[in-house]
Amino acid sequence: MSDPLLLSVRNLTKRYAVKVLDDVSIDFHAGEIHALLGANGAGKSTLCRIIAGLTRSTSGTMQIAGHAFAPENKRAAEAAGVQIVQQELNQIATLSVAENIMIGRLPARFGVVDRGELHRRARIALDRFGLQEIDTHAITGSLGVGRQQMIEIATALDRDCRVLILDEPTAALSAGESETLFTWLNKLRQQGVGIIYISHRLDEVARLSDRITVLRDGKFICTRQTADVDRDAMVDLMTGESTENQAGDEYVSHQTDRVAMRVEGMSRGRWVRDVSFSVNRGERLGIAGLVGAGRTELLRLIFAADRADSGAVYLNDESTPRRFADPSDAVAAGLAMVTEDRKENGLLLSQSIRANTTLASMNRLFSAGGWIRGAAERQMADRMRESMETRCTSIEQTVGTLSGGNQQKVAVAKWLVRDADIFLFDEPTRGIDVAARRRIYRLFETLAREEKSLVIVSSDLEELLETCDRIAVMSAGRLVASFARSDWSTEQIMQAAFASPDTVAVG
Ligand SMILES: Nc1ncnc2c1ncn2[C@@H]1O[C@H](COP(=O)(O)OP(=O)(O)OP(=O)(O)O)[C@@H](O)[C@H]1O
Repeated sequence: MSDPLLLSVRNLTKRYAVKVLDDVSIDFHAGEIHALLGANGAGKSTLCRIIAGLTRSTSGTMQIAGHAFAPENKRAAEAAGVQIVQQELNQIATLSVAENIMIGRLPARFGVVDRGELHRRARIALDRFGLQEIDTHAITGSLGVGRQQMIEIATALDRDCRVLILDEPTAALSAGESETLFTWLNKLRQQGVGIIYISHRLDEVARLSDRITVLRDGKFICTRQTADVDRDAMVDLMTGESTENQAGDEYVSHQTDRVAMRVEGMSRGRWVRDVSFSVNRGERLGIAGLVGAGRTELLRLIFAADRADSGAVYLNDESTPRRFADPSDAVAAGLAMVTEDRKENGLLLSQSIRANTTLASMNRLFSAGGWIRGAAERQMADRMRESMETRCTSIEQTVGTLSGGNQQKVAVAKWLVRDADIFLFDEPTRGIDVAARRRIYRLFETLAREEKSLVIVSSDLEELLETCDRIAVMSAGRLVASFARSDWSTEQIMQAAFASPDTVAVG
């Protein structure tokens, strides 16, 4: 590689209760996209947080362009040319889009913020990234997760940088948005920016990156040219095991002909428009579609997390619709929902894995006297930790200190331990590594075998094709097509997702 050395890290070690980075040394070059690979909890984010000045290493050194680099905080790292886009959204939900983009750089005239200039400059940052439709006056928190992520990336790209760190940037992006991002990354690479890229989507890594570095259990395993490593080899390096004996599980149907839930005429504004479908017992129903197609909103309406304009949910063969005033009614009726944004909706970050896992099942854990049955609670949490292989010191570890993927495992576990009949999953494996994903698919299968019904929203079409009995497609708020496993094809599903809802017949 002829590109000059840009950033070197030497013997970095980071210790919390245990060592989470252990003597790691890596060279990053200018003008390269360097992917960091590793299972959930391998230490990828921690390494990046040290480079970005968000945390300090316990020992070890770094250099940027030959100069010693030991940032005290994010501002110091930015001054040296390092920008980071983290896994979780870090914008201030109550501020406008323009304020978030320009935070720390607010243009002022005579000591007062120049609003016109603020919006003008934010507009340029968004337009540059193809985000013409986002209003700079909009309140950031009112936009979808995908949009917020795009704004965060646009903000980082708008600041001059030599090193750009992206921690799972595409997890919440649609295919189109991801393509825009890749175009930009290629441009930045040509301009000599060094890009550090974390993703669990190996096809993306293969396509985009020049080199990969693999971390396992906090240790450096190897750096390779991406072109020299195929997908299976990447997984082997990450897990330290051979994939040869880990072929995917055979698909088995557990679908019965008894209806578990019927949704009729569900509507809310322009987001969800007259959606009707049913799901049987033992069925795994996938919902495909582009980001913004209304899939998350549909689940939220069924779960009564938002109020529908019209529409009804019927359970089993009942002819009277259920009226859920809020999610607690839905839970009482046997529904469970795993939400997309674990930080906002799913987890209590300051509480332990144990408390979070059993949170939704508390009624089952109370003894006659009203005390929580501690032993049963611990047992339940321990069982889930084992089956999901959550990487932690113990079930008493605070969820906020787990790696992103491991937090997601707890969010999924919390609902899996509940004795629900109908599970609504919104992007259940977002940020989860390849091996853990397999285990979650197996848990889906177990649930279906127990005649539970699953509705799975996922942007990862491969995931739906692998796990589901049927795939319904949403586009612009409408349910536009539905395909049984026996007659689906990727092309048909993609076509339906991209088609205008008025031109496609429901299959
Ligand atoms: N503040 C903290 N206190 C204790 N442990 C922590 C803290 N922050 C991180 N860890 C631990 O460090 C380890 C590495 O976490 P890190 O977030 O770097 O993993 P990762 O490779 O980015 O994983 P993922 O793919 O899930 O994002 C994890 O086991 C995590 O629990």
